[in-house]
Amino acid sequence: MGMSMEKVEKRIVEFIRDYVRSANAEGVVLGVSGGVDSACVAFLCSKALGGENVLGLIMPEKGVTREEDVEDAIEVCKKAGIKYKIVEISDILQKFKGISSCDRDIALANLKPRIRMVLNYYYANCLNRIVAGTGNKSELMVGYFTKYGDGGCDFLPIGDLYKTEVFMLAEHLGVPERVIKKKPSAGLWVGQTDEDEMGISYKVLDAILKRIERGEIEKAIEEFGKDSVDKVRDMIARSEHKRSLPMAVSLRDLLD
Ligand SMILES: Nc1ncnc2c1ncn2[C@@H]1O[C@H](COP(=O)(O)OP(=O)(O)OC[C@H]2O[C@@H]([n+]3cccc(C(=O)O)c3)[C@H](O)[C@@H]2O)[C@@H](O)[C@H]1O
Ligand SMILES: Nc1ncnc2c1ncn2[C@@H]1O[C@H](COP(=O)(O)OP(=O)(O)OP(=O)(O)O)[C@@H](O)[C@H]1O
Ligand SMILES: [Mg+2]
Repeated sequence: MGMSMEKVEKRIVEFIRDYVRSANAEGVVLGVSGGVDSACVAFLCSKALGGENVLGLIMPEKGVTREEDVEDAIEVCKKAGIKYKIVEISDILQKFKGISSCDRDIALANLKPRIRMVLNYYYANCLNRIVAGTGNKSELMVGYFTKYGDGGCDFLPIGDLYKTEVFMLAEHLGVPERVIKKKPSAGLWVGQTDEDEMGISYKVLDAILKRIERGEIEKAIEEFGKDSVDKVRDMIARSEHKRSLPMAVSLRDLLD
């Protein structure tokens, strides 16, 4: 596994370098949360572009983002050797809340990644840079991200790695142990964890997703049961709209 992570690192670093160059950009911007996904992307971008060309935005929310996560995010940026800025999002969030009341908690929760996305692009535009996404293959396949929130980015360095593989890469890259050890969380409300919200562990989710990707549905059902496999297939189907461009009705046959 050591050897394969070496190769994975090399492939991703080359991808980042080539992609940023082909975009005529002078570097990248990314949100750094203190979680393992953004830590890996920060380390990889730094290796590819040099730390001075990578800006990590640490965007905590008062009362929701844990102090420990902010400390970890700072440590990640320092260890990766990238520049960073801390931008509090609570005031911006308050402004939105003032516009209209909404009793659906998820609407307010999704505002947070969307505000972070706007800030990433503001800095990217200012600096002639592009936005590095931190989505992994597990999240992308089941749609566990906010559409045009953390889903809003220009390229996906770890988008072909399942979450369980992201952990292996993190070990290989030397991401701080505390970041690797903590439970994955979107951090949208106090106490949120990915596995509780999705109702499945990443270990099982990734094993099922790998079977589905290879078309081995029967094997997946044998190993994990029909209910779990149906649940995952349903998550994939229901989130198709997040992975494709907005659909337009075709009219060319009427007009050309
Ligand atoms: N069939 C369809 N065709 C086209 N568009 C469709 C659609 N169905 C819904 N939509 C649109 O999509 C919206 C729903 O999607 P969205 O707004 O994303 O909202 P939704 O998928 O309900 O929520 C986002 C989920 O991602 C999780 N998350 C968010 C951020 C970060 C992380 C993390 O792991 O760090 C996880 C979050 O905890 C929550 O479970 C609808 O309001 C509608 O606008
Ligand atoms: N407080 C924050 N400051 C800056 N960026 C954030 C913050 N919270 C979330 N983000 C951005 O949203 C992305 C999606 O969050 P997600 O939780 O999936 O990844 P992670 O926090 O890096 O890793 P983990 O899933 O292990 O928590 C993060 O990688 C980061 O880019
Ligand atoms: Mg997180």
